[in-house]
Amino acid sequence: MHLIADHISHRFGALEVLDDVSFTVRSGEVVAIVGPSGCGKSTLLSILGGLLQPSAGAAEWRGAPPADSRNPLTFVFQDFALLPWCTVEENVEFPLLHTALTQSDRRAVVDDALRRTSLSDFRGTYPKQLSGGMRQRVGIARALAVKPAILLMDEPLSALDSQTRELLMEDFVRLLADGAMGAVYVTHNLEEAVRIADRIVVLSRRPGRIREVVSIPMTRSERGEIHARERLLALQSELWSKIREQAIDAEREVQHA
Ligand SMILES: Nc1ncnc2c1ncn2[C@@H]1O[C@H](COP(=O)(O)OP(=O)(O)OP(=O)(O)O)[C@@H](O)[C@H]1O
Repeated sequence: MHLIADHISHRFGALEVLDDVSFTVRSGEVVAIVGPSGCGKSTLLSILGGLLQPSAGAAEWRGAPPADSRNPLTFVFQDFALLPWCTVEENVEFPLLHTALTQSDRRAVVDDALRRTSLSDFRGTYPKQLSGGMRQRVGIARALAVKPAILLMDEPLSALDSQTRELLMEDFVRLLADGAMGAVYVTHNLEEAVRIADRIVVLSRRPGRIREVVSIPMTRSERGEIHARERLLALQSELWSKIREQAIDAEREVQHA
């Protein structure tokens, strides 16, 4: 299943936020979206996920999602969006409650999602008893439970400390390794973008237009090796040079707002 941004423009009242954004996320592909603060990254993700109707253009998918997918486009949120009064297991089961699955089918799906996120031993725990990293694992397990074709992730690691971010990045790399699931990954963090994405869409400052689409010429598993670090840093600084001036302008604009 491909996800297509087809000439998307959006405005909130008089505020022009996105201007003619087009790109395709191919099956199993990970596309990062980077750009200065306020350039419309989260707005674009909401449009891609069908939460927001664009002022012009469209987000659409082509091709069939996997047969067992219960929600082809599934969000993973920065603030985890867990139900505090439910256990880990109940949070993961939540999106399955109104499906046709029997209780034992649901149990099997939840078991699988918990296993893939190393949460099997925490099924009876409540979110407040967990660290931030573990809470985000629950958010990821809940997303996996609906068998998405494409994960839509808005700064999924930004609330976490750097070591936890590194560990969860390893989890993402593992979960995405078989190519069964793709992702759109919105981030400010260029290190995350070069580590996880196959391609990086660089947006201009608001109204966000595509400045460039950068392909990362290494597999994700190659990028995890120690000797790849220098090359990744070079890619990161190349990206930074593309957005630096506009990031400074966007920052000044926020300060004067
Ligand atoms: N519902 C809304 N109504 C009005 N304006 C909005 C709404 N949502 C976002 N905006 C504005 O649209 C612009 C783009 O916001 P958006 O959150 O998409 O940008 P972003 O690139 O994700 O920002 P950041 O990098 O700071 O997270 C901002 O100026 C924001 O204030």
